[in-house]
Amino acid sequence: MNSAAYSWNGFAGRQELAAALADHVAGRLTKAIAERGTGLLAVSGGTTPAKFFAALSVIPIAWDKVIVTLVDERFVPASSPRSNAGLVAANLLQNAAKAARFVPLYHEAVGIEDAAASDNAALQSLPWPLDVVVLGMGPDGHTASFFPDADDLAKLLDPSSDRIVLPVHAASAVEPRLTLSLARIVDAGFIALHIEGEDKRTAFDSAVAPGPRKPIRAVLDAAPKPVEVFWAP
Ligand SMILES: O=C(O)[C@H](O)[C@@H](O)[C@H](O)[C@H](O)COP(=O)(O)O
Repeated sequence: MNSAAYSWNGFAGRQELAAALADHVAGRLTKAIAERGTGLLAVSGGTTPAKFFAALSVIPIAWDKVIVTLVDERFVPASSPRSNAGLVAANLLQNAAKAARFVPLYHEAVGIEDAAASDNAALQSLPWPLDVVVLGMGPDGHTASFFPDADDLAKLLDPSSDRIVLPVHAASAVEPRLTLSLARIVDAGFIALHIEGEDKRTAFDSAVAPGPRKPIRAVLDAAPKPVEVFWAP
């Protein structure tokens, strides 16, 4: 692993982490808006980010110049309790952040391959690279929808891929997924990994130790700058 792979930011509590991560992300978005007129943010779903989303949503930046999209999405409509778009709508796109433009990944399609192909075309017009990406991680070391048991995992993790969105089939993922490619994730100006709890700290420590390479390790290895890990017990 490259020596700059990650920087550890530990917090005593989850609310303190949420406030600190929100401040970092807001600052990066404000810098991006000043430099290029817009801020492009990709966030993850799951059960971890809600406090962070709530803390970020009230920070008064120029949200009308921010585009929010997803790191990954389950192949379900926004009305589903499994939807990351639904989670972001309910927790992040509220308060000041209501003014942001949201670009979802899920839409009606014959199948996940068709959805990924149309996403790939539609998202070309976004002002890449990402200014900020906030990743989560599962206890199995997956991040985004790079599940260890995913079909074609090497394709998902290809740092030279020209794809923006890829389809994912993985038995451990419950439903088919749509995910940003690793190439787009590691190209972000600021890469945060938001994990909470002892089990995830153990999983992270295991992923960075010598041994079989877990997907989160592929991100750390490919990132040209340190991934900022935000952790609380
Ligand atoms: O769609 C998702 O679930 C996420 O994008 C995924 O990568 C998530 O970050 C991890 O699975 C951690 O999920 P928890 O926060 O629920 O532990």
